[in-house]
Amino acid sequence: MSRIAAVIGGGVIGGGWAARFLLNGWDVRVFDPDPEAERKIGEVLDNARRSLPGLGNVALPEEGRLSFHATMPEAVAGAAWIQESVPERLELKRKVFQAVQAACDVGAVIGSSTSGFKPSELQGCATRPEQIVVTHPFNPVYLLPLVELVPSEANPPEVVAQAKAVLTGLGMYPLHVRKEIDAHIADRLLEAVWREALWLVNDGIATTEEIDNAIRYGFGIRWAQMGLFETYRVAGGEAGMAHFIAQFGPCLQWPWTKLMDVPELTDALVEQIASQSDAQSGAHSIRALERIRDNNLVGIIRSLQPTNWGAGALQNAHDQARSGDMGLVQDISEVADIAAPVLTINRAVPLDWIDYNGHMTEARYLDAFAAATDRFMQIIGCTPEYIASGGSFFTAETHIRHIDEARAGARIQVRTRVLMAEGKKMQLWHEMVEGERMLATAEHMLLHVDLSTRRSVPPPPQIAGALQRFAAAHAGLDLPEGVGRAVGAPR
Ligand SMILES: NC(=O)C1=CN([C@@H]2O[C@H](COP(=O)(O)OP(=O)(O)OC[C@H]3O[C@@H](n4cnc5c(N)ncnc54)[C@H](O)[C@@H]3O)[C@@H](O)[C@H]2O)C=CC1
Ligand SMILES: C[N+](C)(C)CC(=O)CC(=O)[O-]
Repeated sequence: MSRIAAVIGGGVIGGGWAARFLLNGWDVRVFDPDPEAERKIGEVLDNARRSLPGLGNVALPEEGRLSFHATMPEAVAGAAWIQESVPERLELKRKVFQAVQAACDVGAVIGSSTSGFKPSELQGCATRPEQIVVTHPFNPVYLLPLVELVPSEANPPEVVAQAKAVLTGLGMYPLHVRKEIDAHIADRLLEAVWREALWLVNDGIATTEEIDNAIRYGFGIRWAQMGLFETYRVAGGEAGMAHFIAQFGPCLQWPWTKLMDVPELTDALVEQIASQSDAQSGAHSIRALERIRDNNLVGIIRSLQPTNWGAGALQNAHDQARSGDMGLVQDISEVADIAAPVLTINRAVPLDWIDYNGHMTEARYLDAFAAATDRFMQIIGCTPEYIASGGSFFTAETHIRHIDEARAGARIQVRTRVLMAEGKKMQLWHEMVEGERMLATAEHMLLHVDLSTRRSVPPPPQIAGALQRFAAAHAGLDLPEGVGRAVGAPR
Protein backbone atom coordinates (compact mmCIF):
# COMPACT_ATOMS: atom_id res chain seq x y z
CA MET A 1 0.00 0.00 0.00
CA SER A 2 1.35 3.45 -0.92
CA ARG A 3 1.48 6.10 1.79
CA ILE A 4 -0.21 8.65 -0.47
CA ALA A 5 -3.42 10.36 0.60
CA ALA A 6 -5.54 12.52 -1.71
CA VAL A 7 -7.55 15.26 -0.03
CA ILE A 8 -10.53 16.38 -2.13
CA GLY A 9 -11.77 19.69 -0.76
CA GLY A 10 -9.19 21.61 1.28
CA GLY A 11 -11.37 23.79 3.52
CA VAL A 12 -11.61 23.65 7.31
CA ILE A 13 -11.86 19.85 7.45
CA GLY A 14 -9.85 18.93 4.36
CA GLY A 15 -7.02 21.16 5.66
CA GLY A 16 -7.14 19.33 9.00
CA TRP A 17 -7.00 15.93 7.26
CA ALA A 18 -4.07 17.12 5.13
CA ALA A 19 -2.18 18.07 8.31
CA ARG A 20 -3.05 14.78 10.08
CA PHE A 21 -1.75 12.65 7.17
CA LEU A 22 1.25 14.83 6.36
CA LEU A 23 2.57 15.03 9.93
CA ASN A 24 2.20 11.27 10.23
CA GLY A 25 4.54 10.76 7.30
CA TRP A 26 2.09 10.40 4.39
CA ASP A 27 2.48 12.27 1.10
CA VAL A 28 -0.61 14.41 0.62
CA ARG A 29 -2.08 15.57 -2.68
CA VAL A 30 -4.78 18.22 -2.55
CA PHE A 31 -7.43 18.99 -5.12
CA ASP A 32 -9.57 22.07 -4.46
CA PRO A 33 -10.65 24.58 -7.15
CA ASP A 34 -10.50 27.44 -4.63
CA PRO A 35 -7.45 29.60 -5.58
CA GLU A 36 -7.04 30.37 -1.86
CA ALA A 37 -6.82 26.69 -0.86
CA GLU A 38 -3.01 26.58 -0.72
CA ARG A 39 -2.83 29.63 1.56
CA LYS A 40 -5.59 28.33 3.83
CA ILE A 41 -4.03 24.88 4.15
CA GLY A 42 -0.67 26.53 4.83
CA GLU A 43 -2.18 28.35 7.79
CA VAL A 44 -3.83 25.20 9.15
CA LEU A 45 -0.48 23.43 8.79
CA ASP A 46 1.31 26.16 10.74
CA ASN A 47 -1.07 25.54 13.63
CA ALA A 48 -0.80 21.77 13.32
CA ARG A 49 3.01 21.80 13.25
CA ARG A 50 3.20 23.63 16.58
CA SER A 51 0.60 21.46 18.31
CA LEU A 52 0.39 17.87 17.00
CA PRO A 53 4.03 16.71 17.11
CA GLY A 54 4.28 17.29 20.88
CA LEU A 55 0.93 15.74 21.74
CA GLY A 56 2.54 12.40 22.50
CA ASN A 57 5.85 11.50 24.11
CA VAL A 58 7.36 9.91 20.99
CA ALA A 59 8.33 11.86 17.86
CA LEU A 60 6.25 11.56 14.71
CA PRO A 61 7.92 10.26 11.54
CA GLU A 62 9.44 12.67 9.03
CA GLU A 63 6.76 14.84 7.43
CA GLY A 64 5.47 13.68 4.04
CA ARG A 65 5.38 15.78 0.86
CA LEU A 66 2.48 18.15 0.20
CA SER A 67 1.38 18.93 -3.36
CA PHE A 68 -1.53 20.77 -4.97
CA HIS A 69 -3.09 19.47 -8.18
CA ALA A 70 -5.06 21.14 -10.91
CA THR A 71 -7.16 18.07 -11.68
CA MET A 72 -8.84 15.42 -9.60
CA PRO A 73 -7.42 12.42 -11.55
CA GLU A 74 -3.88 13.70 -11.02
CA ALA A 75 -4.50 13.94 -7.27
CA VAL A 76 -6.10 10.53 -6.74
CA ALA A 77 -4.13 8.24 -9.12
CA GLY A 78 -2.05 5.82 -7.00
CA ALA A 79 -3.35 7.12 -3.66
CA ALA A 80 -4.11 4.51 -0.97
CA TRP A 81 -6.56 6.83 0.81
CA ILE A 82 -8.87 9.44 -0.67
CA GLN A 83 -10.62 11.77 1.77
CA GLU A 84 -13.58 13.72 0.43
CA SER A 85 -14.31 16.95 2.34
CA VAL A 86 -16.39 19.03 -0.09
CA PRO A 87 -19.44 21.00 1.10
CA GLU A 88 -22.32 19.07 2.66
CA ARG A 89 -24.44 18.61 -0.48
CA LEU A 90 -25.39 15.08 -1.51
CA GLU A 91 -25.41 15.72 -5.27
CA LEU A 92 -22.00 17.36 -5.15
CA LYS A 93 -20.52 14.53 -3.10
CA ARG A 94 -21.95 11.90 -5.47
CA LYS A 95 -20.46 13.73 -8.47
CA VAL A 96 -17.11 13.85 -6.73
CA PHE A 97 -17.17 10.10 -6.02
CA GLN A 98 -17.90 9.36 -9.68
CA ALA A 99 -14.96 11.48 -10.78
CA VAL A 100 -12.69 9.99 -8.10
CA GLN A 101 -13.59 6.41 -9.00
CA ALA A 102 -12.86 7.02 -12.65
CA ALA A 103 -9.21 7.63 -11.77
CA CYS A 104 -8.36 6.04 -8.41
CA ASP A 105 -7.02 2.58 -7.55
CA VAL A 106 -9.65 -0.10 -6.96
CA GLY A 107 -7.97 -1.00 -3.65
CA ALA A 108 -7.95 2.56 -2.27
CA VAL A 109 -10.29 3.54 0.58
CA ILE A 110 -12.52 6.53 -0.16
CA GLY A 111 -13.54 8.19 3.11
CA SER A 112 -16.19 10.89 3.29
CA SER A 113 -16.10 13.58 5.99
CA THR A 114 -19.86 14.00 5.80
CA SER A 115 -21.41 15.14 9.07
CA GLY A 116 -24.82 13.71 8.32
CA PHE A 117 -25.27 11.59 5.19
CA LYS A 118 -25.47 7.83 5.53
CA PRO A 119 -22.89 5.82 3.54
CA SER A 120 -25.65 4.11 1.53
CA GLU A 121 -26.80 7.58 0.38
CA LEU A 122 -23.29 8.53 -0.68
CA GLN A 123 -22.79 5.22 -2.48
CA GLY A 124 -25.99 5.82 -4.50
CA CYS A 125 -24.47 6.54 -7.93
CA ALA A 126 -21.03 5.09 -7.35
CA THR A 127 -19.25 2.73 -9.73
CA ARG A 128 -17.86 0.73 -6.81
CA PRO A 129 -20.01 1.41 -3.71
CA GLU A 130 -17.92 -1.01 -1.63
CA GLN A 131 -14.98 1.41 -1.74
CA ILE A 132 -16.77 4.34 -0.06
CA VAL A 133 -17.19 4.68 3.73
CA VAL A 134 -18.01 7.57 6.02
CA THR A 135 -15.01 8.72 8.03
CA HIS A 136 -16.44 11.65 9.95
CA PRO A 137 -13.79 13.61 11.88
CA PHE A 138 -13.95 16.41 14.44
CA ASN A 139 -12.45 19.83 14.20
CA PRO A 140 -9.44 20.26 14.56
CA VAL A 141 -8.88 17.01 12.69
CA TYR A 142 -5.13 17.10 13.41
CA LEU A 143 -5.65 17.06 17.20
CA LEU A 144 -8.97 15.35 18.00
CA PRO A 145 -8.67 11.58 17.74
CA LEU A 146 -12.33 10.68 17.14
CA VAL A 147 -13.37 9.64 13.65
CA GLU A 148 -16.73 7.96 13.13
CA LEU A 149 -16.21 5.08 10.74
CA VAL A 150 -19.58 4.25 9.21
CA PRO A 151 -19.85 1.48 6.63
CA SER A 152 -23.05 0.30 4.90
CA GLU A 153 -24.00 -3.23 3.93
CA ALA A 154 -22.16 -2.66 0.65
CA ASN A 155 -18.78 -2.46 2.39
CA PRO A 156 -16.98 -5.79 2.90
CA PRO A 157 -15.26 -6.33 6.28
CA GLU A 158 -11.82 -6.04 4.60
CA VAL A 159 -12.53 -2.42 3.64
CA VAL A 160 -13.60 -1.61 7.20
CA ALA A 161 -10.49 -3.34 8.57
CA GLN A 162 -8.26 -1.47 6.09
CA ALA A 163 -9.86 1.85 7.07
CA LYS A 164 -9.46 1.09 10.77
CA ALA A 165 -5.79 0.22 10.35
CA VAL A 166 -4.99 3.44 8.48
CA LEU A 167 -6.90 5.67 10.92
CA THR A 168 -5.32 3.98 13.96
CA GLY A 169 -1.92 4.48 12.37
CA LEU A 170 -2.69 8.21 12.24
CA GLY A 171 -3.23 8.21 16.03
CA MET A 172 -7.01 8.43 15.62
CA TYR A 173 -9.80 6.56 17.35
CA PRO A 174 -12.04 5.02 14.68
CA LEU A 175 -15.43 4.56 16.32
CA HIS A 176 -17.11 1.86 14.25
CA VAL A 177 -20.76 2.89 13.86
CA ARG A 178 -22.27 -0.53 13.31
CA LYS A 179 -25.65 0.62 12.02
CA GLU A 180 -25.83 3.58 9.65
CA ILE A 181 -28.03 6.43 10.83
CA ASP A 182 -28.42 10.10 9.82
CA ALA A 183 -25.74 12.23 11.52
CA HIS A 184 -24.01 9.13 12.97
CA ILE A 185 -23.57 9.16 16.79
CA ALA A 186 -21.69 12.26 17.92
CA ASP A 187 -23.45 14.80 15.70
CA ARG A 188 -26.85 13.61 16.95
CA LEU A 189 -25.69 14.47 20.46
CA LEU A 190 -24.14 17.76 19.39
CA GLU A 191 -27.23 18.78 17.43
CA ALA A 192 -29.43 18.20 20.49
CA VAL A 193 -27.30 20.54 22.61
CA TRP A 194 -27.00 23.05 19.72
CA ARG A 195 -30.78 23.16 19.19
CA GLU A 196 -31.41 23.74 22.89
CA ALA A 197 -28.75 26.48 22.99
CA LEU A 198 -30.42 28.27 20.04
CA TRP A 199 -33.69 28.23 21.95
CA LEU A 200 -32.06 29.70 25.04
CA VAL A 201 -30.73 32.63 22.95
CA ASN A 202 -33.97 32.98 20.98
CA ASP A 203 -36.04 33.14 24.18
CA GLY A 204 -33.68 35.71 25.75
CA ILE A 205 -32.74 33.31 28.58
CA ALA A 206 -28.97 33.41 28.01
CA THR A 207 -26.34 34.97 25.78
CA THR A 208 -23.89 32.96 23.68
CA GLU A 209 -21.22 33.66 26.31
CA GLU A 210 -23.38 32.52 29.22
CA ILE A 211 -24.16 29.28 27.41
CA ASP A 212 -20.48 28.68 26.66
CA ASN A 213 -19.67 29.36 30.32
CA ALA A 214 -22.32 26.85 31.39
CA ILE A 215 -20.46 24.26 29.32
CA ARG A 216 -16.80 25.06 29.87
CA TYR A 217 -16.85 25.65 33.63
CA GLY A 218 -18.77 22.45 34.33
CA PHE A 219 -19.95 19.50 32.34
CA GLY A 220 -17.71 20.22 29.32
CA ILE A 221 -14.60 19.48 31.39
CA ARG A 222 -16.30 16.42 32.85
CA TRP A 223 -17.26 15.08 29.44
CA ALA A 224 -13.66 15.35 28.22
CA GLN A 225 -12.64 12.51 30.46
CA MET A 226 -15.64 10.29 31.29
CA GLY A 227 -18.35 11.05 28.77
CA LEU A 228 -22.02 10.90 29.72
CA PHE A 229 -22.84 7.46 31.10
CA GLU A 230 -19.75 6.98 33.24
CA THR A 231 -20.21 10.49 34.65
CA TYR A 232 -23.84 9.78 35.56
CA ARG A 233 -22.94 6.40 37.05
CA VAL A 234 -20.63 8.22 39.46
CA ALA A 235 -23.34 10.84 40.09
CA GLY A 236 -25.66 8.03 41.22
CA GLY A 237 -23.47 7.61 44.30
CA GLU A 238 -22.77 4.17 45.71
CA ALA A 239 -26.00 2.82 44.22
CA GLY A 240 -24.69 3.76 40.76
CA MET A 241 -26.58 4.02 37.49
CA ALA A 242 -29.89 2.43 38.51
CA HIS A 243 -30.27 4.89 41.36
CA PHE A 244 -29.32 7.80 39.10
CA ILE A 245 -32.07 6.87 36.62
CA ALA A 246 -34.61 6.37 39.41
CA GLN A 247 -33.83 9.86 40.69
CA PHE A 248 -33.52 11.83 37.45
CA GLY A 249 -35.40 9.69 34.95
CA PRO A 250 -38.76 11.34 35.67
CA CYS A 251 -37.27 14.78 34.80
CA LEU A 252 -37.11 13.63 31.19
CA GLN A 253 -40.90 13.86 31.11
CA TRP A 254 -40.86 17.40 32.50
CA PRO A 255 -40.69 20.39 30.15
CA TRP A 256 -36.93 20.78 30.58
CA THR A 257 -36.11 20.70 26.91
CA LYS A 258 -37.46 21.66 23.52
CA LEU A 259 -35.37 19.07 21.79
CA MET A 260 -37.61 18.24 18.88
CA ASP A 261 -38.32 21.81 17.81
CA VAL A 262 -35.86 24.12 16.11
CA PRO A 263 -36.22 27.89 16.47
CA GLU A 264 -36.77 29.57 13.14
CA LEU A 265 -33.44 31.03 12.09
CA THR A 266 -34.85 34.45 11.23
CA ASP A 267 -32.52 37.28 10.18
CA ALA A 268 -33.12 38.83 13.58
CA LEU A 269 -32.11 35.67 15.47
CA VAL A 270 -29.01 35.14 13.32
CA GLU A 271 -28.03 38.79 13.85
CA GLN A 272 -28.59 38.46 17.61
CA ILE A 273 -26.41 35.33 17.81
CA ALA A 274 -23.71 36.79 15.56
CA SER A 275 -23.48 40.06 17.48
CA GLN A 276 -23.39 38.27 20.84
CA SER A 277 -20.66 36.04 19.45
CA ASP A 278 -18.73 39.12 18.21
CA ALA A 279 -19.03 40.69 21.68
CA GLN A 280 -17.84 37.45 23.27
CA SER A 281 -14.94 36.53 20.99
CA GLY A 282 -14.48 39.25 18.36
CA ALA A 283 -11.30 40.54 20.02
CA HIS A 284 -9.46 37.51 18.64
CA SER A 285 -9.01 36.56 14.98
CA ILE A 286 -10.15 33.07 13.96
CA ARG A 287 -6.51 31.95 13.61
CA ALA A 288 -5.76 33.29 17.11
CA LEU A 289 -8.80 31.45 18.50
CA GLU A 290 -7.58 28.29 16.77
CA ARG A 291 -4.22 28.63 18.51
CA ILE A 292 -5.86 29.21 21.91
CA ARG A 293 -8.11 26.19 21.27
CA ASP A 294 -5.12 24.04 20.26
CA ASN A 295 -3.09 25.04 23.35
CA ASN A 296 -6.03 24.07 25.55
CA LEU A 297 -6.75 20.79 23.75
CA VAL A 298 -3.11 19.73 23.94
CA GLY A 299 -3.08 20.53 27.67
CA ILE A 300 -6.28 18.55 28.27
CA ILE A 301 -5.21 15.49 26.27
CA ARG A 302 -1.73 15.51 27.82
CA SER A 303 -3.21 15.75 31.31
CA LEU A 304 -4.97 12.43 30.65
CA GLN A 305 -1.73 10.61 29.76
CA PRO A 306 -0.34 10.01 33.29
CA THR A 307 -3.70 8.55 34.38
CA ASN A 308 -3.82 6.53 31.13
CA TRP A 309 -7.43 7.53 30.64
CA GLY A 310 -9.63 8.34 27.64
CA ALA A 311 -7.78 10.27 24.95
CA GLY A 312 -4.62 10.10 27.09
CA ALA A 313 -4.68 6.28 27.07
CA LEU A 314 -5.17 6.34 23.30
CA GLN A 315 -2.16 8.62 22.85
CA ASN A 316 -0.05 6.41 25.14
CA ALA A 317 -0.93 3.33 23.09
CA HIS A 318 -0.07 5.20 19.89
CA ASP A 319 3.29 6.27 21.37
CA GLN A 320 4.03 2.72 22.51
CA ALA A 321 3.21 1.28 19.08
CA ARG A 322 5.62 3.70 17.35
CA SER A 323 8.47 3.87 19.85
CA GLY A 324 10.48 1.07 18.17
CA ASP A 325 10.21 2.79 14.78
CA MET A 326 11.57 5.95 16.36
CA GLY A 327 14.65 4.13 17.65
CA LEU A 328 13.57 3.82 21.30
CA VAL A 329 14.36 0.43 22.82
CA GLN A 330 12.82 -1.24 25.89
CA ASP A 331 15.51 -3.74 26.81
CA ILE A 332 19.30 -4.12 26.68
CA SER A 333 18.89 -7.03 24.24
CA GLU A 334 17.50 -4.56 21.66
CA VAL A 335 20.47 -2.15 21.90
CA ALA A 336 22.35 -2.26 18.59
CA ASP A 337 25.64 -0.71 19.76
CA ILE A 338 26.24 -0.98 23.50
CA ALA A 339 29.33 1.24 23.29
CA ALA A 340 27.30 4.24 22.04
CA PRO A 341 25.19 6.54 24.20
CA VAL A 342 21.62 5.19 24.25
CA LEU A 343 18.70 7.07 22.66
CA THR A 344 16.33 7.59 25.60
CA ILE A 345 14.11 10.43 24.36
CA ASN A 346 12.94 11.12 20.80
CA ARG A 347 10.01 13.51 20.89
CA ALA A 348 8.76 16.99 20.01
CA VAL A 349 8.44 19.85 22.48
CA PRO A 350 4.75 20.08 23.44
CA LEU A 351 2.83 23.34 23.71
CA ASP A 352 2.38 22.96 27.47
CA TRP A 353 6.18 23.02 27.92
CA ILE A 354 6.46 26.56 26.50
CA ASP A 355 6.75 29.52 28.86
CA TYR A 356 6.30 33.30 28.72
CA ASN A 357 9.71 33.61 26.99
CA GLY A 358 8.40 31.55 24.07
CA HIS A 359 10.70 28.57 24.64
CA MET A 360 10.83 25.32 26.59
CA THR A 361 10.63 26.22 30.23
CA GLU A 362 13.36 25.14 32.68
CA ALA A 363 11.25 22.66 34.66
CA ARG A 364 10.54 20.70 31.48
CA TYR A 365 14.24 20.05 30.90
CA LEU A 366 14.18 18.09 34.13
CA ASP A 367 10.94 16.47 33.00
CA ALA A 368 12.62 15.27 29.80
CA PHE A 369 15.79 14.16 31.57
CA ALA A 370 13.75 12.32 34.22
CA ALA A 371 11.91 10.50 31.43
CA ALA A 372 15.30 9.66 29.87
CA THR A 373 16.42 8.19 33.19
CA ASP A 374 13.17 6.20 33.43
CA ARG A 375 13.76 4.69 30.00
CA PHE A 376 17.37 3.87 30.86
CA MET A 377 16.19 2.19 34.09
CA GLN A 378 13.74 0.14 32.02
CA ILE A 379 16.51 -0.86 29.59
CA ILE A 380 18.71 -2.24 32.40
CA GLY A 381 15.78 -4.23 33.82
CA CYS A 382 14.35 -1.79 36.36
CA THR A 383 10.94 -2.29 34.75
CA PRO A 384 7.50 -1.40 36.19
CA GLU A 385 7.21 -5.08 37.26
CA TYR A 386 10.57 -4.95 39.06
CA ILE A 387 9.55 -1.69 40.78
CA ALA A 388 6.24 -3.28 41.85
CA SER A 389 8.28 -6.12 43.37
CA GLY A 390 10.01 -3.64 45.71
CA GLY A 391 13.20 -2.22 44.14
CA SER A 392 13.91 1.03 42.32
CA PHE A 393 16.33 3.93 41.89
CA PHE A 394 16.03 7.31 43.65
CA THR A 395 17.77 10.42 42.26
CA ALA A 396 20.11 11.91 44.86
CA GLU A 397 21.62 14.82 42.88
CA THR A 398 21.09 16.57 39.54
CA HIS A 399 23.00 19.21 37.62
CA ILE A 400 21.47 20.66 34.43
CA ARG A 401 23.19 23.04 32.00
CA HIS A 402 20.91 25.05 29.69
CA ILE A 403 22.89 25.66 26.51
CA ASP A 404 20.39 26.65 23.81
CA GLU A 405 16.65 27.23 23.30
CA ALA A 406 13.93 24.87 22.03
CA ARG A 407 10.63 26.07 20.58
CA ALA A 408 7.20 24.43 20.43
CA GLY A 409 7.18 21.47 18.05
CA ALA A 410 11.02 21.20 17.93
CA ARG A 411 12.17 17.58 17.74
CA ILE A 412 14.48 16.84 20.65
CA GLN A 413 16.52 13.76 21.37
CA VAL A 414 18.31 12.70 24.54
CA ARG A 415 21.23 10.27 24.54
CA THR A 416 22.33 8.71 27.79
CA ARG A 417 25.58 7.19 28.97
CA VAL A 418 26.78 5.68 32.20
CA LEU A 419 29.60 7.62 33.83
CA MET A 420 29.94 5.30 36.80
CA ALA A 421 28.21 2.27 38.31
CA GLU A 422 29.46 1.05 41.66
CA GLY A 423 27.51 -0.86 44.29
CA LYS A 424 24.26 1.00 44.84
CA LYS A 425 25.37 4.10 42.85
CA MET A 426 24.57 4.88 39.21
CA GLN A 427 25.90 8.11 37.65
CA LEU A 428 24.25 9.06 34.36
CA TRP A 429 25.06 11.70 31.74
CA HIS A 430 22.29 12.89 29.40
CA GLU A 431 22.76 15.12 26.35
CA MET A 432 19.74 16.82 24.77
CA VAL A 433 19.99 17.92 21.14
CA GLU A 434 17.78 19.35 18.41
CA GLY A 435 19.45 18.02 15.26
CA GLU A 436 23.12 18.99 15.58
CA ARG A 437 22.43 21.70 18.16
CA MET A 438 23.22 20.87 21.82
CA LEU A 439 20.38 22.18 23.99
CA ALA A 440 21.25 20.94 27.46
CA THR A 441 23.15 18.39 29.49
CA ALA A 442 22.23 16.72 32.77
CA GLU A 443 24.25 14.74 35.24
CA HIS A 444 22.41 12.59 37.76
CA MET A 445 23.54 10.53 40.72
CA LEU A 446 21.04 7.80 41.54
CA LEU A 447 20.92 5.24 44.32
CA HIS A 448 19.30 1.85 44.12
CA VAL A 449 16.71 1.54 46.89
CA ASP A 450 14.71 -1.13 48.68
CA LEU A 451 11.21 0.35 48.54
CA SER A 452 10.04 -1.48 51.68
CA THR A 453 12.82 -0.11 53.94
CA ARG A 454 13.38 3.09 51.83
CA ARG A 455 17.13 2.48 52.31
CA SER A 456 19.75 2.30 49.59
CA VAL A 457 20.98 -1.20 48.76
CA PRO A 458 22.92 -2.66 45.79
CA PRO A 459 20.74 -3.73 42.85
CA PRO A 460 20.13 -7.44 42.21
CA PRO A 461 22.59 -9.24 39.88
CA GLN A 462 20.48 -8.97 36.70
CA ILE A 463 20.27 -5.15 36.98
CA ALA A 464 23.84 -4.75 38.25
CA GLY A 465 25.03 -6.93 35.34
CA ALA A 466 23.23 -4.88 32.68
CA LEU A 467 24.46 -1.66 34.23
CA GLN A 468 28.05 -2.94 34.33
CA ARG A 469 27.87 -3.86 30.63
CA PHE A 470 26.97 -0.25 29.78
CA ALA A 471 29.49 1.18 32.26
CA ALA A 472 32.34 -0.90 30.78
CA ALA A 473 31.36 -0.06 27.17
CA HIS A 474 30.84 3.67 27.86
CA ALA A 475 34.18 3.90 29.69
CA GLY A 476 35.76 3.79 26.23
CA LEU A 477 34.11 7.10 25.25
CA ASP A 478 35.81 10.47 25.77
CA LEU A 479 34.67 12.14 28.98
CA PRO A 480 31.99 14.66 27.95
CA GLU A 481 32.71 18.36 28.30
CA GLY A 482 30.98 19.72 31.42
CA VAL A 483 31.10 16.56 33.58
CA GLY A 484 31.27 17.38 37.28
CA ARG A 485 30.40 21.04 36.62
CA ALA A 486 28.72 22.96 39.46
CA VAL A 487 27.37 26.52 39.64
CA GLY A 488 30.06 27.14 42.26
CA ALA A 489 30.09 29.20 45.43
CA PRO A 490 29.66 32.99 45.03
CA ARG A 491 32.93 34.88 45.10
N1 LIG B 1 -16.62 22.31 9.65
C1 LIG B 1 -16.86 21.37 10.54
O1 LIG B 1 -16.94 21.61 11.75
C2 LIG B 1 -17.00 19.94 10.09
C3 LIG B 1 -17.36 19.62 8.78
N2 LIG B 1 -17.44 18.30 8.40
C4 LIG B 1 -17.83 17.93 7.03
O2 LIG B 1 -16.69 18.14 6.19
C5 LIG B 1 -17.11 18.51 4.88
C6 LIG B 1 -16.44 19.82 4.48
O3 LIG B 1 -16.79 20.82 5.40
P1 LIG B 1 -15.86 22.09 5.66
O4 LIG B 1 -14.44 21.75 5.54
O5 LIG B 1 -16.36 22.69 6.92
O6 LIG B 1 -16.29 23.03 4.44
P2 LIG B 1 -15.46 24.23 3.79
O7 LIG B 1 -16.46 25.08 3.12
O8 LIG B 1 -14.54 24.85 4.78
O9 LIG B 1 -14.56 23.51 2.70
C7 LIG B 1 -15.06 22.89 1.54
C8 LIG B 1 -13.99 22.97 0.47
O10 LIG B 1 -14.39 22.18 -0.63
C9 LIG B 1 -13.98 22.84 -1.81
N3 LIG B 1 -14.75 22.32 -2.92
C10 LIG B 1 -15.98 22.68 -3.35
N4 LIG B 1 -16.33 21.94 -4.41
C11 LIG B 1 -15.30 21.09 -4.67
C12 LIG B 1 -15.08 20.09 -5.63
N5 LIG B 1 -15.96 19.78 -6.55
N6 LIG B 1 -13.90 19.42 -5.59
C13 LIG B 1 -12.97 19.71 -4.67
N7 LIG B 1 -13.14 20.65 -3.72
C14 LIG B 1 -14.30 21.34 -3.72
C15 LIG B 1 -14.21 24.30 -1.51
O11 LIG B 1 -13.45 25.13 -2.35
C16 LIG B 1 -13.77 24.38 -0.06
O12 LIG B 1 -12.39 24.71 0.07
C17 LIG B 1 -18.65 18.58 4.93
O13 LIG B 1 -19.16 17.37 4.47
C18 LIG B 1 -18.93 18.76 6.42
O14 LIG B 1 -20.18 18.24 6.81
C19 LIG B 1 -17.13 17.27 9.26
C20 LIG B 1 -16.75 17.55 10.56
C21 LIG B 1 -16.73 18.89 11.08
C1 LIG C 1 -21.35 21.31 12.86
N1 LIG C 1 -20.91 20.01 12.33
C2 LIG C 1 -22.11 19.20 12.17
C3 LIG C 1 -20.30 20.26 11.03
C4 LIG C 1 -19.96 19.48 13.31
C5 LIG C 1 -19.32 18.19 13.00
O1 LIG C 1 -19.64 17.47 12.06
C6 LIG C 1 -18.28 17.68 13.92
C7 LIG C 1 -17.53 18.67 14.78
O2 LIG C 1 -16.34 18.89 14.57
O3 LIG C 1 -18.12 19.21 15.71
